[in-house]
Amino acid sequence: MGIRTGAEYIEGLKSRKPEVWLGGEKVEDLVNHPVFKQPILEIAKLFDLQFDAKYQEKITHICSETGERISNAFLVPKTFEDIKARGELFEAYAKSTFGLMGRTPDFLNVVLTSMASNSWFLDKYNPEWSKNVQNYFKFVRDQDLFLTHAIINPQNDRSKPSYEQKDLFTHLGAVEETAEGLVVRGAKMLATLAPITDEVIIYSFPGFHEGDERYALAFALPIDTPGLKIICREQMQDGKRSFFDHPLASRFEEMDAVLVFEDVLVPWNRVFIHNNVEAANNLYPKTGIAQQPAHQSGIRGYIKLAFATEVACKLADSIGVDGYLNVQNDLGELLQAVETIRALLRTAENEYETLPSGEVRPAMEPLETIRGLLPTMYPRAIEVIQTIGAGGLLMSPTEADFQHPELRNSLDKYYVGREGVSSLERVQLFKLAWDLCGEAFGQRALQYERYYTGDPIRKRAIFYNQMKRKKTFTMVDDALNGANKLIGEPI
Ligand SMILES: Cc1cc2nc3c(=O)[nH]c(=O)nc-3n(C[C@H](O)[C@H](O)[C@H](O)COP(=O)(O)OP(=O)(O)OC[C@H]3O[C@@H](n4cnc5c(N)ncnc54)[C@H](O)[C@@H]3O)c2cc1C
Ligand SMILES: Nc1c(O)cccc1C(=O)O
Repeated sequence: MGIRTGAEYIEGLKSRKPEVWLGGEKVEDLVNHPVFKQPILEIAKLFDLQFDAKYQEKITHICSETGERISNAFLVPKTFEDIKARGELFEAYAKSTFGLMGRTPDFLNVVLTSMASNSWFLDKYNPEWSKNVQNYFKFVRDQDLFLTHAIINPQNDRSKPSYEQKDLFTHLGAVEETAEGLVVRGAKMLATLAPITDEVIIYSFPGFHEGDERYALAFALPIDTPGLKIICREQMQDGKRSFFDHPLASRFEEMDAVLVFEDVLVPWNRVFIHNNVEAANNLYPKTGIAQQPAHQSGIRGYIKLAFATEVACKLADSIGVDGYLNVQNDLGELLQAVETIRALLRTAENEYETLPSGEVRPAMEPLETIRGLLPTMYPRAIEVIQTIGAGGLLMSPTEADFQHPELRNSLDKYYVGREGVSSLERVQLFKLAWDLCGEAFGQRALQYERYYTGDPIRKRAIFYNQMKRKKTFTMVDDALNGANKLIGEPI
């Protein structure tokens, strides 16, 4: 089959009925639900980009195995050009949502591609697992499916391992093995976009210890598998607020959910790891599922930071404050942050590494540095928008006010910006800024940037320890050796 259109993606959603809970109700008609309708259309636009003459050659390619046209997310990069071809896809998708939807189909399809092209590491534990991963990859590739994932245990008692939580199955664990497959019970978080995806893949960050065998799991299932509850957080927009009033929240609500598995059967051909702590801990280091997706999240984060920076610059210009030193200093800082991420992306792409298998991966250090910088750079951009917008962010009337004959003259007179900026233009810009820096929608987008790739504190510590192992730190020795020479002491 190969690439799907947006209409085919929507038809796929209509063909299933996952158990989705929102606001105390089971969602019956996802595609027309006010909270999900627009995000589904935004994802459908991404599928349609694959058929757009301007993008098709850039973001898709002909599969050498099937001869069908498939997304570049399923490309196992073998050359620098392949890495750039992947980058084209990530950038096209990120620009379509201004980087505000992080878990678009390309993200997990890259994760699965990396998992499959390196699944050989599973052979020593269970050759069936490697085969299952590869078969699943082909299934997702050839059907052009959209996955969600939940790799984190729900936030219960972080001081205790899973087997010491209040209940043995608070965290998702294996209950029993049957002839048909593995029965699993418990919860995982935080499955972003789960309600509007086709399938869910479960795995974990490394960190299992002896005693955790029950929780050392990796598998994939259709999102409407019986016994799987998808419990959504409170929505950030109700689908009734207009594009004028909430230009971002009304389009890009990226729903997050906790997945609860109530004795769900995972068929054996969908089990990738089970009851094996070493295999589960090796998943990340042996398959590159931290490195290849970091290219997607780096480009996406770059677009989102650049977008927030543009909003800050436009806001300052619209009210005539971008001539002041303090404002220029803040905006200069944001523009340099954007340039920093852009430079790190180019370094990662140019300094790629080639594996013995022939797979090439963008350099990890620059990508990991992006992961460490965005959690502080993006909140800083939001702070600058808040600082420049000041009270103006709370001045904004609504679309209905602009449409009311009794109010319109006052709004046109008292809400103008600097010379050449009409009241309508200024208010629309400030409402866009408020969606980004004030609304719950914008705060979730900020929290995403902080935590989408794990806990930045612990990831930075991991980075330090990895670099300490790799780096030589010889400059200090050279400097000290030089000092001894100066005082003529015999060495
Ligand atoms: C908007 C958003 C979208 C997300 N999307 C997804 C998704 O699609 N799929 C998915 O699987 N996950 C997703 N995540 C979850 C994300 O992976 C986690 O938020 C991240 O791994 C951090 O874990 P946590 O949130 O449980 O924080 P916790 O681990 O509970 O940390 C809470 C606080 O305690 C500290 N802390 C906790 N444990 C330790 C420790 N052992 N040592 C030191 N400090 C500690 C942390 O530093 C932090 O300050 C998403 C998160 C957000 C915010
Ligand atoms: N956060 C990640 C994820 O959700 C899937 C794969 C990789 C990562 C990561 O940041 O390493």
